[in-house]
Amino acid sequence: MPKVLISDKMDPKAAEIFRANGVEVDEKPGLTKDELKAILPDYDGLAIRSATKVTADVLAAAPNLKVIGRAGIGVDNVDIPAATARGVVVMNTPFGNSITTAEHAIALMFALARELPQADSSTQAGKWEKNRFMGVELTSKTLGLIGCGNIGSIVADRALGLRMKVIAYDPFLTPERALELGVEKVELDQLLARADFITLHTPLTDQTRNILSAANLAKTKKGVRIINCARGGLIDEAALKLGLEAGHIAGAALDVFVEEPAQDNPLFGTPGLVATPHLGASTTEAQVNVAIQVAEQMADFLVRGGVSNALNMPSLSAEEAPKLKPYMALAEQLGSLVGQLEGEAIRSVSIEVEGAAAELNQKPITGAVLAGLMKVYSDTVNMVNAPFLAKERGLDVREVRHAGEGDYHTLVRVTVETDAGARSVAGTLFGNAAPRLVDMFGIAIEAELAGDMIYIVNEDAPGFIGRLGSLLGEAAINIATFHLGRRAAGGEAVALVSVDGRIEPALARSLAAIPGVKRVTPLRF
Ligand SMILES: NC(=O)C1=CN([C@@H]2O[C@H](COP(=O)(O)OP(=O)(O)OC[C@H]3O[C@@H](n4cnc5c(N)ncnc54)[C@H](O)[C@@H]3O)[C@@H](O)[C@H]2O)C=CC1
Ligand SMILES: O=C(O)C(=O)COP(=O)(O)O
Repeated sequence: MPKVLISDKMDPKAAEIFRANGVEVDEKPGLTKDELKAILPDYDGLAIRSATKVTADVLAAAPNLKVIGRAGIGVDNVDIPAATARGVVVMNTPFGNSITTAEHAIALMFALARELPQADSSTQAGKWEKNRFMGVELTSKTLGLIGCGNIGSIVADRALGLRMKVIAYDPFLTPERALELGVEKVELDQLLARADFITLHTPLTDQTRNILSAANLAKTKKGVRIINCARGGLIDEAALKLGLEAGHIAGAALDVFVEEPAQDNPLFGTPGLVATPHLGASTTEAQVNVAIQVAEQMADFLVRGGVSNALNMPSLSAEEAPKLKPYMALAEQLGSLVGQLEGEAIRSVSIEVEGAAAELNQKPITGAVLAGLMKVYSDTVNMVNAPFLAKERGLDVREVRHAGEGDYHTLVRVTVETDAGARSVAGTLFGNAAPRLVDMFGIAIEAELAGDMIYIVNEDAPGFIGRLGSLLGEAAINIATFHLGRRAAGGEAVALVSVDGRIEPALARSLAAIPGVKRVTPLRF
């Protein structure tokens, strides 16, 4: 039974869903990094929010981990390249908390406009400072969105409802989408110069880090108010403090900080600052949404092989997964066969699907071929990291789809190119379920690729099988099945022999010494 650790505070619905899907689950929020590393080897899945930092060393301590599920949107607390290299799928829930977070941005905009938190503390302290708090109206003010994706668009919609003018800087926002949203697409400098309020809604990446740098803050309009419900790190905190102190920036409302939990942030106490402890996603509705979604997605993956909202792997629906399962086994076997036979020499690989296979999602088939093929170089390769490892090795990967049926109702063909030329193997599914090799380097053969096998190329001449049988017999190795194929009588023949035992190098050398034998390669599936 797969086992999942929930390492951040999550709605109880998540654990309920895991259990209902036959997944064992432990809930241990608030572990230190060392405590987390100590228990991670027991788990197949890790469900997190933003508090757990899944760094490369945490991943190194999790040899059985297959999936990380983020109950929320931002995944900057996960080292995705390290997860990918270890073959761990990383998924998030891209929409579950977006309305809630947009509402928090709007709430913070009001808080800044009317100094609500300051007025509240003053009033409850018995000061009744009616003349101290003079706010600004939102109507007709310009709101500048940095990032206009899911959350930014919802903020835009709400702000338009408040009769604000909305401008957006987002290099990936199309003019059509801007028109549809009713926002004006602008460059960053224009936004900085024109906005009365600026709100940030981008992920934290190398491109967005410090997007509100000291230099960019200096380009803002005097009296600007800034809201950040996206990520600490998007604003230079020291420069923001100086801007607030100098009175150039009238207010800043931050839900997120460079370092979290933020307990002694230098910004605290600065005039005009409003702070919340990363509450953007903290509503009952959003937490139920993301808990349900993350648990469903992770259980789908661990139990049925479905992949949704993964950041390092193509999607695979739970309906597709069972149909693709036998194809993935076939694809991995074909990849493994060519990998074991051609290994390091492979420069490019082409994966063709034909007949029924051509109607399926080809990406997982390709991933499985590559995973099988690269098992010779890496013990940890799987469908998740195989495409990345292939890229790293400079392997040229092509996918071809043939709509019609050939000799088989369904076929997967893998062709590899080496300096010696192109070589191709192909397989089908018997009864839509059982993988069978049907073509090996142009020779028709019918074999199940399983367990220990020997690949032999020899001159098709009488006496070979007898000698082979006696050598294996002397080594106490039983022949389970024997598959033969040949180009023409008396020409080159190939044999794939399934044996009940490992072929040691000395035995492989004796087999290679049989007259007429050109090649002997022990294989393992
Ligand atoms: N405070 C909180 O509790 C929460 C914070 N968040 C944060 O909000 C962020 C945004 O979430 P969504 O809108 O759902 O993501 P999204 O992916 O839908 O939108 C992000 C937008 O940023 C844009 N973008 C990317 N690079 C940019 C750049 N260099 N300059 C300007 N725009 C750029 C993208 O084109 C995209 O449109 C998340 O990445 C997460 O970090 C999300 C949920 C809750
Ligand atoms: O979804 C996101 O990106 C968030 O920042 C929400 O964070 P949280 O799950 O509340 O720790």
